Amino acid sequence: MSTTLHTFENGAALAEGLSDAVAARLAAAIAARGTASLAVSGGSTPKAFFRALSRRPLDWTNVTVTLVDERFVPPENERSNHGLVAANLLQDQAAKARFVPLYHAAPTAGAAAATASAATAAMGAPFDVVVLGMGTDGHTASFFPGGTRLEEALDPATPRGVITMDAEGAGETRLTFTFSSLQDAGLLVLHIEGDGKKDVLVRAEAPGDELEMPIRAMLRRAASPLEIYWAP
Ligand SMILES: O=C1O[C@H](COP(=O)(O)O)[C@@H](O)[C@H](O)[C@H]1O
Repeated sequence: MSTTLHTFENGAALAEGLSDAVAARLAAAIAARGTASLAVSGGSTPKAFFRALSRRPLDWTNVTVTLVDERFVPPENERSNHGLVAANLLQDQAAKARFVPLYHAAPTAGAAAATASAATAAMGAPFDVVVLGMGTDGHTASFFPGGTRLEEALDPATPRGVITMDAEGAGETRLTFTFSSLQDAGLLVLHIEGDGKKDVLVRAEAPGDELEMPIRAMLRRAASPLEIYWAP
């Protein structure tokens, strides 16, 4: 497994550079197969990237967008990743893209995960583009240290699809794609910003338990090269 670090002068330059790479991969997929799939992260980091990508001229009608992970909350909730994507990515040119949510108004998170697995399976596999984030605790997607289903989520034998996750650091119950769903994307990106996140990355790259810093699973075992996009 290989990693490449792409360093930018600042967040604005990173947003543009990452948008160029993602748009190029989506365009190549559309040229080859007629459609393209994109799975993005939530959190505070991707807003500028989403806005830059939404302006890229692309055949967005043939792009399907989903989330790497989501909170078990409706899109109106201020902590919803769906809400973040709707407000910042599914705008401008990208307003024509199709969005497949992970949250569903089901009686339980487990039922929502099952519905999300079925709905996203129709997007095909592997994803053309996956953009991961990383928390300061070393989580990525909703692979949280101490998570109730962390070992299952990281097990390469766990099938593609969406499962639930509860963890102390997670707030709400989460819905997350499994490791096997994300690690073989045509373009696999880790998008991080700031010196604090760079320090976390350096710690994750050192020897240690994957369960303590789940981003290690991607750094060590992803089938696709991991392209790390960073700016101070
Ligand atoms: O909980 C989450 O956090 C991570 C990182 O978020 P950030 O605010 O530090 O950028 C994110 O990748 C994940 O999708 C989100 O659900």
